[in-house]
This record gives sequence, C-alpha cells and structure tokens, in this order.
Amino acid sequence: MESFTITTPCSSANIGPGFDVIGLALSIYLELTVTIDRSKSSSELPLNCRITYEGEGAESGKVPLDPAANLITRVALYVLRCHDQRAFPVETHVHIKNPIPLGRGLGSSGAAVVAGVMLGKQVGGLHHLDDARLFDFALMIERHPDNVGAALFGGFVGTYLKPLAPEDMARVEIPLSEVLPAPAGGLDTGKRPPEPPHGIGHHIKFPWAKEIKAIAIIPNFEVPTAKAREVLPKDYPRQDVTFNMQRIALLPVALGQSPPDPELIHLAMQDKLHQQYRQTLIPGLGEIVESMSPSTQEGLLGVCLSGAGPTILALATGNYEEIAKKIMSRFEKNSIDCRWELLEPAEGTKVTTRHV
Ligand SMILES: Nc1ncnc2c1ncn2[C@@H]1O[C@H](COP(=O)(O)OP(=O)(O)O)[C@@H](O)[C@H]1O
Ligand SMILES: N[C@@H](CCOP(=O)(O)O)C(=O)O
Repeated sequence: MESFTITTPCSSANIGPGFDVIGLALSIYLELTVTIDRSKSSSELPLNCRITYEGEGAESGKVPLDPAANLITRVALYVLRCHDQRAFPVETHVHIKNPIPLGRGLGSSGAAVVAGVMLGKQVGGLHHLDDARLFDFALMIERHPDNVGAALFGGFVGTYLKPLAPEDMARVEIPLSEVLPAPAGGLDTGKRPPEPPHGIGHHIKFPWAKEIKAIAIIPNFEVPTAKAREVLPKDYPRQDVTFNMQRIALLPVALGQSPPDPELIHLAMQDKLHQQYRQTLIPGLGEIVESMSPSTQEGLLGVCLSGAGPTILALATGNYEEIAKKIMSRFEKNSIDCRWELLEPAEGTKVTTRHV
C-alpha cells in the first residue's frame, strides 16, 4: 500500500490594490490523504478512484464525489491525460479534508486546483514536473495567478504572466470546457487535452513583517468568483489605474517593514479597481473599508476585501477580537452573520509520504 498526504494552504488574493497580482497564503489547509493499493490489478471504481470528503459543504453535498466531476480529481486527470495516462492507478482512494470555506474569497478553488495538479503529479509518477511547471498546469484552469501562486509557493507573493508567443496565447485562451471537459462520458474523449505552454506564470516572494497577523471575517453567504468578476468593468479611468499603481508600489515594502507603519499600510491597501464594483454583491463592504482605520482602531493596519469576497481581511498587530467584532457588527446591520478566524502566513503546498 502506498500512501501520501498533500497539504495546500488557503489564500487571500489582491490585498487591496493588487488585483490579480498579489496573493497571501494563509493558515487554513486543504488536506488530501491518498492511498493506492498496487496489489490489485483491476478496479470497479469509476476512473479507478474513490473519493471521500469531510469539511466545508460536506452536509449539503456541494462537493461531488464522482472523480469525473470533482474539481481536484478533474484537475489531476487533466495532468495525467497530458501524459497519456487515462485514469488513476487501480484502487486509488482520495480522502479530502477541507476546512477552507467555499466561495468566500479565501481561495478554496485555487487550493483545490493546486492540490489537484500535485495529485496528478504524484499518482502519475510525473516527478519531472517541478513547481514552475505545475504552476503552468494550474493556470490553464484558474486563470488569475494570485491564489494559485500563493497556494503553490506559500507566503506573500507577487505573481505575473509572461507575454506569450501568438501560438501559445491561443493555447492559453482555449475555453476551460476543453481543458476540463464536462463530467462523466465527456471527460474521456480519448484525445490528449491541450498542454500548457511553458512558463506562463511566475512569482516573486515578498517579505512579511512577523508582527502582522490576518483577521478573516467570513460572512455566511457565498459569492462565486466568476460572478464577482462579471461585475467588473472592461475599461478603467486612467486616474483609477494610476491610484492602484501608486499603492501597489508601496504595499510589499510596507508589509515587509518591521515594526509596521500603520498609516503607510492603511494607505497602501486602498483600491479602485475591484472593491467598489463588488459592493453590489457584498452589502456593507463600502462602509467597512471606509470606516476602519488605524487612527480610530488601535492595532489595526488596514482592511480590504479578501479575493473576490465576501470575506473581509483585516491586517493587525493586536486587538484582534475587537477589530473582528467591529467589522462583524457592520455586517450585522445588513442582517449578515459572520464568523472570524485569526490567521498567519503559511508555507506552500507540501507532500508527505507515509509507509503503511
Ligand atoms: N476541496 C474542494 N474540492 C472540490 N471542489 C472544490 C473544493 N474547494 C473548492 N471547490 C470548488 O470551487 C468552488 C468555489 O470557488 P470560487 O467561486 O472560486 O470561490 P473561492 O475560491 O473564493 O472559495 C466551490 O463551489 C467548488 O465547486
Ligand atoms: N484576483 C481574483 C481573486 C479571486 O479570489 P477568490 O479567493 O475569491 O477566488 C479576483 O479578485 O477576482
């Protein structure tokens, strides 16, 4: 029996001005425990794989257990099929433990995609795939690099896409439905799926001041990221773009400096490219971002929408509960219940092999 565990952190993307660029891996971990019984020569299981699931959304059955429909195993199959392996090894069991809330702006899908590419690599024995190449595979599925970059590499990262040659660009623009075909019969067309071009995405790690912790205030409703991207405009006024560029030039320096400078961080976390448009989906967002500042709240550094929301991320050096409760009370005015968690920067995706 072969057994290994894949651990992938959740992430908060954007951190204010860094729309689709900046990501922060945080300490809630998706965990896959995988066992493969190599003594068996055939399997009755669909695609040779059995999935069990515990954690967020388990009771509502939101996460499919069919390996042709589950995001993690579909991504693993994509990696396998790009290497001419049609299914999982015979008798593969994937147990998913997922404490990352779904559709809340904490990168649950980014973590699932990264865990999926790593699963494909491990079960397929594709040891030549290094993290840079796994990033390419992840970017064929989740096409903004901030969450997957943070989930794969860990820490506080800036991510960027390389300008691609026209033929490679065409491959990256292939509709997602062809990269990850619809479930069941459609999934195995017998054709090799489109392989990612090499070096689509890159990242750089920024320092993070040890004093800074992240408070996640998590409302009890979901905002699917795809929906939160639809409300964004296609074009932006030049002054709004300049506003964000000025702040993004400050942000990585401000969050790396020890001791942290609250006024500088608060300024560096302002945004004009996504938050104002997403207010329509997240009642109270505008008021929360505008009303919370270090000058009126001891310990607070800055507040922003986490990813596409609805979670609010507050960075702070103390008074965590007080800050969380203030933000929660603003949501309560709009009849929204929340919970909160105190998180820290996390390392990237890890594989641990066990001998059973
Ligand atoms: N562990 C998981 N296993 C399978 N699917 C998952 C998992 N985590 C997330 N997903 C899928 O991703 C969706 C949420 O993605 P998204 O709307 O991008 O929100 P976010 O990434 O902010 O949580 C879920 O509804 C589910 O379909
Ligand atoms: N840059 C993306 C980040 C989405 O993050 P998620 O955690 O909400 O999936 C965006 O802002 O759309």
